[in-house]
Amino acid sequence: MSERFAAGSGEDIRVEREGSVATLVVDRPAQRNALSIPVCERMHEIMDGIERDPGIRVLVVTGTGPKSFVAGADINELVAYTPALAYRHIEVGHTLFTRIENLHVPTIAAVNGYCLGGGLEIAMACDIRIASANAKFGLPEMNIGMVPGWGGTERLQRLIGQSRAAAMMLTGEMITSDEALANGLVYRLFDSVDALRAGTDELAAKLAGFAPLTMRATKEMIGMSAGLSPQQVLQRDAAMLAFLLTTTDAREGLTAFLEKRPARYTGE
Ligand SMILES: CCCCCCCCCCCCC[C@H](O)CC(=O)SCCNC(=O)CCNC(=O)[C@H](O)C(C)(C)COP(=O)(O)OP(=O)(O)OC[C@H]1O[C@@H](n2cnc3c(N)ncnc32)[C@H](O)[C@@H]1OP(=O)(O)O
Repeated sequence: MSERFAAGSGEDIRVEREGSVATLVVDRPAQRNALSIPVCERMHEIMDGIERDPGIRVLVVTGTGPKSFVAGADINELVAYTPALAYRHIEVGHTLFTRIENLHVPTIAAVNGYCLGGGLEIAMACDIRIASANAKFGLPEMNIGMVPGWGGTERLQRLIGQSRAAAMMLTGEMITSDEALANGLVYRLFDSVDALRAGTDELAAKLAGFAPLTMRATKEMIGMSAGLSPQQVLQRDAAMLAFLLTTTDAREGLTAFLEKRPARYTGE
C-alpha cells in the first residue's frame, strides 16, 4: 500500500504508479493543497502520459493529508489578477477537469480532507468520490467574492440537485462527509484516512480487474446520455452491447460465470 497520502515529496504534484493504478497526489500542505496554475499545468503533462499508457486502468486523484484534499484554486494567484493570467487560469482548469472527466479509464477522487472550490470541482470531474470522515465539501467562493469558475456550478447541480447545490453555493457553507454521503456526492465513507487509503486501494484494484473495453463503453454511455432522446439512448445502448458481444472479453466474462470461475480479461 503506497504512502500516497504522505506529504513532503518536495513536488507540489506527483504521480504514483502501483500496477495498473495511477495516483495523482497534490502535495502543497502549507497551502492546504491549493491548485496553482503551475500545479494544473504539471497535471496536464501527467495526463499526457496517463492517456497514452495502455497499462493504466484506473486513475486516483487525492491530496496529502491530514487536513486537506484540495482547498481550491490558489487565492494568492487570484488576488494577483491580470487578464492574461486569468484567462490562462480559467483555460488550464477547464481543460484539465474535462480531460479527467473524459478519461477512458475510471477515475476515483479519494477525499481525505477539505474539498473546497476548485478542489470540489476536480473531485466532481472524477467518476467516483470516496472520502474519510474528516472530509468537508463546499463551493465557498461566495465567502471571498468569487464564483466557482471551473465547472462546479453545473456539475454540483447534476450530482446533488439544484436545490441543495444552490444552497451550498449561495451560503458558501461546507457540508460534512456524512451529508455528502447522504446527498450522493460521495459513494463510500471511511472512518479514517488510513481506512480511506485501504479502501481506495481495494476499489481501484476492483475497477482495474474489469474488462477495459466494457469499462470504456460504460463510461462513454454515462457521459453521452445527456442530450439524447430516450429512443436514442436505447439505440446507443443496443449498439454498444452488440459491439461488446463481439469481443473476447465479453465471451470470457459470460463463460467464466457459467463455469463458476473468476474471469481473466485481456482488453480484447
Ligand atoms: C475568461 C477570462 C476571465 C477569467 C476571470 C477569472 C480568473 C480566475 C479563474 C480561476 C478559477 C478558479 C475556480 C475556483 O472555483 C475558485 C476557487 O477555488 S477560489 C478558492 C476556494 N477555496 C476557499 O475559499 C477555501 C479557502 N481556505 C479556507 O477556507 C481555509 O484555509 C481551510 C481550507 C478551511 C483550512 O483552514 P485552516 O486549517 O484553519 O488553515 P488556514 O486557513 O490557516 O490556511 C493554512 C494556509 O493555507 C493557505 N490556504 C488555504 N486555502 C488556500 C487557497 N485556496 N489558496 C491559497 N492558499 C490557501 C492559507 O492562506 C494559509 O496560509 P498561511 O497564512 O499559513 O501562509
